Amino acid sequence: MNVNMKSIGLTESLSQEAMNYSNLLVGRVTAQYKDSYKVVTERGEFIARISGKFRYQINNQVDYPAVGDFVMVDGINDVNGNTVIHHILTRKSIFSRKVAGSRNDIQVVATNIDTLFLCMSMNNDWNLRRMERYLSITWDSGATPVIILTKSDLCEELAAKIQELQPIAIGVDILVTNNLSKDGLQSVFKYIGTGKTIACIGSSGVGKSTLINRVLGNDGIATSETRKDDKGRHTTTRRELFIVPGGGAIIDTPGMRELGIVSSDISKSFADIDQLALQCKYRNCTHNSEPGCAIQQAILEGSLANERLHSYHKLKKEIRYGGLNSKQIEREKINTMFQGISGMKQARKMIKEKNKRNR
Ligand SMILES: Nc1nc2c(ncn2[C@@H]2O[C@H](COP(=O)(O)OP(=O)(O)OP(=O)(O)O)[C@@H](O)[C@H]2O)c(=O)[nH]1
Ligand SMILES: [Zn+2]
Repeated sequence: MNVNMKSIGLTESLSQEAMNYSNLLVGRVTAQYKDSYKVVTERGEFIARISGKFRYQINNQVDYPAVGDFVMVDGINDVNGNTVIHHILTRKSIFSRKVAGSRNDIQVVATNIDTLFLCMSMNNDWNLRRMERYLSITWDSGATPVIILTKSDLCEELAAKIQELQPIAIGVDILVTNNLSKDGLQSVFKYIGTGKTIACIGSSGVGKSTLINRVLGNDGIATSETRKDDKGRHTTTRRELFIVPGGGAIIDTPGMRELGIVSSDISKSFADIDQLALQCKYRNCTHNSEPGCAIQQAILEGSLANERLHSYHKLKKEIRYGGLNSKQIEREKINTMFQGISGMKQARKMIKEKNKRNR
């Protein structure tokens, strides 16, 4: 399978960065196994391992290649099939989570994503607090969130549900889909196309794999239906990037029962609360019981849900405890950004934006 790398997201600046390694070929990681990776290049698909030197330089989990990474490889003509990954090119977005059961281990779920489809089904998976988490993490990852409400055929109060969602999804597109009819899918195609990478996240069984199969026009991914084995839990056992026939790439992720937060951008996902807080009487108001608290006032008046304030507090606390992890990620972002001249520019831009945000 020969792949047009531009079509699956190789940008001008990545091509430039790749020129620093003139004897290597650029590829994209499409799947990850125990200690090898599937990589597509313009000359076909290969199973690759990382070089000894690369492994030696790795300090922590986030330094390893992940699905979605553009990497530099050689050895594709090796008769023994020893294709080797030597470098990861600058990541423009990193979507990561804390690994369940471990306090500090970060798992990079996928990288270089333009749009994250935050999937939630309109029947039994409905949970606004979870969506708030997804949104915070997405804003921080560098990708743009789009909310995909699935299984609309199983929901009778569509308008009411969307109304419920709107206050927590300011500025975010909300699409209503239904995998059983073609009409319900038209809206998602707007985000898919040449050069673009989508990743789908959401609880197990909401229909991510079914949606991707529809987009790809085949039944390539086993859904819980086609596998006929259980209740729809953990059907997708690994992350995988698929090439969309008309251009672009789409990444399936396993249903995550809990999305441990590594870092998240609360200032964006809870902009309404930050805005209100400016009107609190005391600058260091904790919004619990202080007099003149604009947030408590908004709750009294019914313009802000108490539960939303609760998740705001909860997320803030989690991030504080996970501070070390966000620093690790931050360091990773800066390291990779300083590779190559175009990387310098990006790093400068990022630091500027960061300062703006912290002001
Ligand atoms: N009624 C209805 N059922 C759907 C829809 N989309 C998917 N399903 C069914 O929901 C079940 C789960 O779908 P999957 O696509 O495997 O869900 P998933 O989100 O990929 O699940 P994991 O792989 O476990 O993360 C399957 O039986 C699908 O046929 C829909 O729009 N409406
Ligand atoms: Zn207050």
